[in-house]
Amino acid sequence: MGSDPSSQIPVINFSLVSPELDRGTKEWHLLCEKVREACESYGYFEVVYDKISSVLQAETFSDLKELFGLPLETKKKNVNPNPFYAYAGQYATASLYESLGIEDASDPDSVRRFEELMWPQGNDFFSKTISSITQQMDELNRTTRTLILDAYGLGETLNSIMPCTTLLRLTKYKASPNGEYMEGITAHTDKLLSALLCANQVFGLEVEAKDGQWIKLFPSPNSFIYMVGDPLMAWSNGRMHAANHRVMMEGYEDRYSLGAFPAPMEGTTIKPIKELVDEEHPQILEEFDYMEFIRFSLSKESLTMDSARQAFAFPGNY
Ligand SMILES: O=C(O)CCC(=O)C(=O)O
Ligand SMILES: [Fe+2]
Repeated sequence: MGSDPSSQIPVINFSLVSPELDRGTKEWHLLCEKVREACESYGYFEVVYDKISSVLQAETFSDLKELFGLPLETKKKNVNPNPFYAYAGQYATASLYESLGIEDASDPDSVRRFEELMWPQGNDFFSKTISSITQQMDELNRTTRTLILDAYGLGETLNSIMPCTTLLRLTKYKASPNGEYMEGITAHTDKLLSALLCANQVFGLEVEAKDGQWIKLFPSPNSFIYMVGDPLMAWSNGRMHAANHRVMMEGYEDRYSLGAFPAPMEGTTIKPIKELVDEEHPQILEEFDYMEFIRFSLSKESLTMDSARQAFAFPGNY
């Protein structure tokens, strides 16, 4: 790895493989290795994936623009006992940031309910577009999960890392005043299993490399960013790295992003998988309850802590 920051972004092309047709081939194994190496050494990678059309992406971002243009009191109807799934915004410390969440977005009825909440008069186009892009991002998430399982030789016995539903998070970052370089979302690791992100072509996502350097990402229009979250890091017994990342805004254009996050189901216990614990790799974390960890990550104690340390500082893991 050179000192050129752009060389620190693994780019992996998924356009040419499908798990149904190619599992077991040499190309598939090569891809497994690339994904494993990226998740372990970096904690993120750019996925080139041309199966999600640019038209669908453009329609999605036009939906997002319309959504965030709704009155604040309407957007605030997006409530959920889990704060990660609800409307968030109007923060004094993150004045550019606003987001909404759709729980279990793989189910078209959930998207429909969200539509009815936001547009009581209806917005059929929104539900159709959002359901369609969610299904396609789900497929990409499933492919990545299969590659990860196969990379560790677990694909024969497991078809899931842990039970999850898809949280879709829709985010707007306002352009900063005078276009200055300004924080859109503070540095954090994701508390969901993993993240699959795409944005309109307004850049701003930065990742922290293991040497502490912040690297700006400039994904191509048919790329997505995959990030390892804390639960996946814990499941892999720390072999995979959950990287801190943030959004920094600069320039005069608003940024819209969409994230499909596999969210562990309530009641899930996060624990290292036994196949990845051995003499060379002793268990690094005790098992923990997912929802308790989420509550801990939002506590006063956690908020002053490096986000990547939270899983290690969680009671039972000192
Ligand atoms: O907007 C982005 O590109 C990143 C969003 C993010 O990191 C998050 O929602 O956890
Ligand atoms: Fe994130």
